[in-house]
Amino acid sequence: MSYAAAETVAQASTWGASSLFYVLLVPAVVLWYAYWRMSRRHLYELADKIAGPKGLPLIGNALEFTGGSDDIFKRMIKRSEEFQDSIIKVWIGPRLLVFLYDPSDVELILSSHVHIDKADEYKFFKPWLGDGLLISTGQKWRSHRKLIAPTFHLNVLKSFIDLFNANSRAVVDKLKRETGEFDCHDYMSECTVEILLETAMGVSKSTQDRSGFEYAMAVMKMCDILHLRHTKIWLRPDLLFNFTQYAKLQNNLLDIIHGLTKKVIKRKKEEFKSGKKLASFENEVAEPSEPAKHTQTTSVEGLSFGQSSGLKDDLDVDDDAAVGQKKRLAFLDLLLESAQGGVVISDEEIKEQVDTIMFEGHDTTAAGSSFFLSAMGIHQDIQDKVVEELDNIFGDSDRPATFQDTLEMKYLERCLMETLRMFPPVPIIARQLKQDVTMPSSGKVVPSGTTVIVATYKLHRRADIYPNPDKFDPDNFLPERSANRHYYAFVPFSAGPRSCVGRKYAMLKLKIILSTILRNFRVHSDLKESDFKLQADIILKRAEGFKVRLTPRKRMAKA
Ligand code: HEM
Repeated sequence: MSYAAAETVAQASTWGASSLFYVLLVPAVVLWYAYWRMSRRHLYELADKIAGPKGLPLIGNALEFTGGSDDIFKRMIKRSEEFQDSIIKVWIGPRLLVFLYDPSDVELILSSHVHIDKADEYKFFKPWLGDGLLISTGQKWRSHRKLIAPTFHLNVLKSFIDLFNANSRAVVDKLKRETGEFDCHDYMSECTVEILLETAMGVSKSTQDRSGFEYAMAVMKMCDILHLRHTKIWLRPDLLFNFTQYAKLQNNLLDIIHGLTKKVIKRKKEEFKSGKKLASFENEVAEPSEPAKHTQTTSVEGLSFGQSSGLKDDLDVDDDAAVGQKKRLAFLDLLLESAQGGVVISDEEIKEQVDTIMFEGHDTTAAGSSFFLSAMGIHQDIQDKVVEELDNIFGDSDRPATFQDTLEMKYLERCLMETLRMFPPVPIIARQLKQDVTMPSSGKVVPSGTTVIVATYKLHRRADIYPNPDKFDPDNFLPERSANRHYYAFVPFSAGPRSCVGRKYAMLKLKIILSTILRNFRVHSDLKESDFKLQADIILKRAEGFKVRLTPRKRMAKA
């Protein structure tokens, strides 16, 4: 046989083999797909009864999530308005997402001890937060939550007041540099990282460097990447993601983020080994002049530290006296002490929890305080009232705020609540259903395997609950207005067993930072809320930055 003929025979047999392969592959894929659809029949049947935008075969509604973060946010809100129901479905490829924004449905999910598993979408946090409190589940979550929640007990928090004041004054000093329009989020972000390092982590100011700022910026970029992975289906599988430029960027960012947490833990461990006293703050807790009745509630009647006072969680347990000194240790001190012997918590688990608290504790409060300042800048009449209240509390004095002062900041607190209503820093909370659940609002059944999403942003803007919901109105939180409201109609810190562990910490810290800023500056804004370009890169933000202007007030606090 000639060479050409031999080649032809070889080619023919290769073609033959490959066409046989395709002939077998096509029916195999069809069969597998038919089986897969059959095995999910129950899911499809129940999903069909839930309203939602029409999707395309295979990719579902994935194309709705194209474009920039602010475009996606705007589109999602607009699309949701096309439906009367307060339960809406969306398909991202094969994943069924169901959005809830009726308080009774939200209560069913958030108050449950069964539906506590975080949605699959949280897995993208893993390289960053490991199995920390935010994403862990089962026994691990339960035991770590029990360990960590008491470190945010009010008695521990009161001992942080001096540090909250010192850092608030430091940020006021830095803000004096700004003469024109600027983005206040950068300042709020750096300030909240530094406060966390000093309070929860016990790292003194003298040993801190610029790593706090670098850390804050790295967290912001990490959130961008996570958001991309949530919304772009092609970035979801690790196999594809690892080949993109984002994977490289993520590794660099994680080096910065983990670099700081490792440094913090190392330094604390050295102190711990050298026998340095743990930060129990035992004798600094009480303010002598403070009436005991104030220890459990804040000033806005019907609300307690950012949630309806009708709701109780493990942060409201007043068991301090019973458990003694151990429960009054600050966060990292308690973890290191518990790690002795390695039974309660391992070194790796400490790192995961430190990363979790550093993230959850800073970006949320930075966004909350930046939205608050933006709102003050827009509503000069409301700012007048806050300033009048502060002047009544502090008079001419530039003294630091006490815990008692924070209880008297009733109007400021109402403004803070209104900010968290209109701009909840965590705009959605997602859970994975492991069983079918009938929603009380409509009787519709959400199938097992669904990602249910509590759409806090939408819930907080329901016109039947908050008349004129797009108007910034602190009077929404007057006692007579909140008295008959559903407890789960306001959940900026989530609620129930997986509520935010830093709720009280955040409220106290925010009141001190924001009152200190407003005692020193008048805030101005050239934009209105309707001009905001909102984006939800995990945390709700303004895409254009939190642009404000400051002018000094006459009464200046001592730096
Ligand atoms: C305005 C400030 C804050 C807001 C609006 C906020 C909101 C939330 C929300 C909505 C959740 C539930 C998230 C989910 O289930 O996906 C949560 C969880 C959590 N937050 Fe916050 N948070 C704030 C501040 C803080 C602070 C200051 C800390 C710590 C110092 C903190 C630590 C945590 C932790 C550890 C969790 C997970 C709790 C668990 O699953 O058991 N947060 N937060």
